[in-house]
Amino acid sequence: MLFGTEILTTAQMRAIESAAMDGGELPGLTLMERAGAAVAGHIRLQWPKPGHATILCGPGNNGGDGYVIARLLAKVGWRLRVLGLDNIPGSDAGDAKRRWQEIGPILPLTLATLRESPVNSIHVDAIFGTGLSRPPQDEIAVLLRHLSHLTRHENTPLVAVDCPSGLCMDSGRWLGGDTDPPSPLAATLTIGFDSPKPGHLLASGPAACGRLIIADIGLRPWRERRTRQADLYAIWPRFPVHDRRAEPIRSVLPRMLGKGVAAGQPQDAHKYRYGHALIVGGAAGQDGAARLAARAAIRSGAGLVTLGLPDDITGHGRQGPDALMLRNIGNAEALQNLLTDRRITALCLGPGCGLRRAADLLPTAMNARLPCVLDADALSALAQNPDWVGQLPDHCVLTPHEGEFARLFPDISRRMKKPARHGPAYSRIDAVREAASHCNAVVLLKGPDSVIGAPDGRAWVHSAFDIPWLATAGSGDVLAGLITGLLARDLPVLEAAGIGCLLHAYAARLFGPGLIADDLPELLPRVYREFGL
Ligand SMILES: NC(=O)C1=CN([C@@H]2O[C@H](COP(=O)(O)OP(=O)(O)OC[C@H]3O[C@@H](n4cnc5c(N)ncnc54)[C@H](O)[C@@H]3O)[C@@H](O)[C@H]2O)[C@@H](O)CC1
Ligand SMILES: [K+]
Repeated sequence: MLFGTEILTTAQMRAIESAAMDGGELPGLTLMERAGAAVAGHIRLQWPKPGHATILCGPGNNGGDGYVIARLLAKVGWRLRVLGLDNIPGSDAGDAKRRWQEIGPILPLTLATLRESPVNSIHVDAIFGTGLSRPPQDEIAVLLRHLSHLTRHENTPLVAVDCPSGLCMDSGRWLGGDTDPPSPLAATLTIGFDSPKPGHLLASGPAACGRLIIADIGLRPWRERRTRQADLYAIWPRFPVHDRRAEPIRSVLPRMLGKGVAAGQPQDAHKYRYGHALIVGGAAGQDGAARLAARAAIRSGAGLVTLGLPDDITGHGRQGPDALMLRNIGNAEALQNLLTDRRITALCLGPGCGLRRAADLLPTAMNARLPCVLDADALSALAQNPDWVGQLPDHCVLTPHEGEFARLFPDISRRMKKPARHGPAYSRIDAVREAASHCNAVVLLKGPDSVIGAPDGRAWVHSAFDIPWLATAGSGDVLAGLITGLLARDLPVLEAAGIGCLLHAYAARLFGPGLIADDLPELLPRVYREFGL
């Protein structure tokens, strides 16, 4: 099942470009003209009245795009200053440069010439794109620092061609940024080509790129001609780039979650048909997290949800919802007994459980070989018992935030935090794939750039930079419960984690600022309606 937009690494993008160019069907210069025309077109949409533009052109094809942009803007009345470097000889960029030189001059790409730009000029960054392999140095580093100052403190609009220069497009990290912090660029608008790259969506990428537009430059036939199955998708944001092989989420969700409404299926609404989720919570006073998870599980459409609590449950019934079943699970033996009920189809352990209780119950939960979500205290218990990591059941989802991930996978986390000195830098996608393969479970690394990876290498990215209010107490508990509900409903494990992440964030988008975690489960019916269920 595929949905979303394929994310291409820079190597994959180069391979697709080469395939198009090698056949002679799509010459490099034509691609460059299309890329430049896409950027010039979006500049004109954003600033319809011709003004002044300063175009900064680097040594490679990103710079080549810059010369095309200059020529096309000049044609429609823009006043331009073009700053450039010597080009890699024989490149398409050299041709694009010559065509610009028939119209106007090229000034040296230096801090001194940049400083002479008129104050009302928009700036176009065509210095480095996907070819960046090491940190910008010397004159260019100084110039980028000044450009950063202009964009951050003097409101100078900046349009980035493919990406802001200095950003590693495979990881979203600033090359060299960890040791010698650059003054990172903050573009107003970034126009990427054909497909989003990891760097557009991860780490510093979203803040650096500003508004991101992915322009079609006619490479789709070559993208779709590849025989290798794509394995990296953006499930949010949605880009208006179409991949015929990807089924839109609007048809995927009703098909996966529709309650017996498909043609010819009996309208059998027996509650066990939609699964039975067990959420194991902690002692009174700390049971709010498990309650949130249970609410989300029952709102996900699971037929039954049981909340298992350690102490006397008689008083708990008053806290609703009444649809929840309550059971006393005092210890591992009680959990074991409850799990003999074969109608239980998924399990969640961790939210509000308490570390000791989680460590006590975890082996029993793992032995049940049920689809399960391990979150919060269960992740801490797992981190304290690294031997257990290799014994996780199939169909297991771990939902760590950055700190929990570091405790669970210290070596991988260290690699992720190592300074990014050259491209492609180690990314959150690399880290999650490695972690998922190491523990043979789906790993959902939470953050504004959540990455969900399966042991077979498939990975999905969900970007939530637009909803900072989702980072609120209890939000992760709701996510864990929601995924458990979807697992109980028999969704495959990667899909349950990805769709859970998507629905959870969509609820936050619908609600807006002021959200508290309690609001999220209550919004799920509206989210389902929006997705056509
Ligand atoms: N290949 C094509 O035909 C197309 C490429 N396109 C553009 O081409 C870009 C990629 O072009 P290139 O591969 O030429 O690479 P770039 O233009 O991104 O970089 C230029 C060259 O700079 C060198 N370099 C890397 N890091 C450096 C550093 N820190 N300091 C100094 N030099 C450094 C590298 O040798 C690299 O090849 C894309 O981002 C996109 O803008 C578009 O025109 C679409 C078509
Ligand atoms: K650029």
